[in-house]
Amino acid sequence: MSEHVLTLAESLKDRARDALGQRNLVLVGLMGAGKSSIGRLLAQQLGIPFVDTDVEIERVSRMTITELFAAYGEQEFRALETRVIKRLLRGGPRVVSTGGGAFINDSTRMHVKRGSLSVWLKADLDVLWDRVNKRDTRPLLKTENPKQTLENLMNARYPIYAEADLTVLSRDVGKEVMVKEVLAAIAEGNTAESKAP
Ligand SMILES: Nc1ncnc2c1ncn2[C@@H]1O[C@H](COP(=O)(O)OP(=O)(O)O)[C@@H](O)[C@H]1O
Ligand SMILES: O=C(O)C1=C[C@@H](OP(=O)(O)O)[C@@H](O)[C@H](O)C1
Ligand SMILES: [Mg+2]
Repeated sequence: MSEHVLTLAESLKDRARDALGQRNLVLVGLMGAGKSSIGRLLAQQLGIPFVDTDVEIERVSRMTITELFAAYGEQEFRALETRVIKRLLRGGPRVVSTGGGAFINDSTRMHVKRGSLSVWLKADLDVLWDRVNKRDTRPLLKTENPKQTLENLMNARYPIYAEADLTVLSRDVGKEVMVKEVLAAIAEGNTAESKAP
């Protein structure tokens, strides 16, 4: 039985690897969607390098995301984010987990659309809120009503995330299930959104 499951998983990985080819796999979506954690696991399964753009931005600037926003503001952060992502996309194939605002930036989105496969991890407000509300590392949510801010961001951004090549519904089903669904979406070349309950 377990041998059978492993064979299936291996063939899924092979099919996803074949479908991806030499392209980068770029995860987009709102804060809390699981881009950073699922991206790391996907890279392990695909056997290609992983990079989180926020981690890379923090490394090159030697500042945290919170410090960058406080010192230079969002506009400067976006400019740095675009430069970093543009560079990272050149060195693929990799799994690239972006920060939530990256794909919203016209210039960054244009770079992602050129030669990468983009996957939108889409989640509903309560799933996102349950996840982000446990940490205070996201400067955009330091508002009087952070859940409302998150909802406003959803309304503004979802039509743009929808431009991603594939959409997979992110929900609390365990990370390995999410990884499998993203690999299946890549392998099939279609959206796994219909798997939602
Ligand atoms: N499928 C999932 N089920 C449960 N928790 C998850 C899932 N995906 C992510 N998480 C948790 O949600 C939080 C936010 O995930 P993260 O990967 O940082 O999201 P993002 O990078 O999109 O903001 C983390 O604590 C992570 O462990
Ligand atoms: O949505 C956004 O604009 C942001 C999302 C964050 O990344 P995560 O989506 O990984 O939390 C981080 O880049 C920064 O706080 C801004
Ligand atoms: Mg992240």
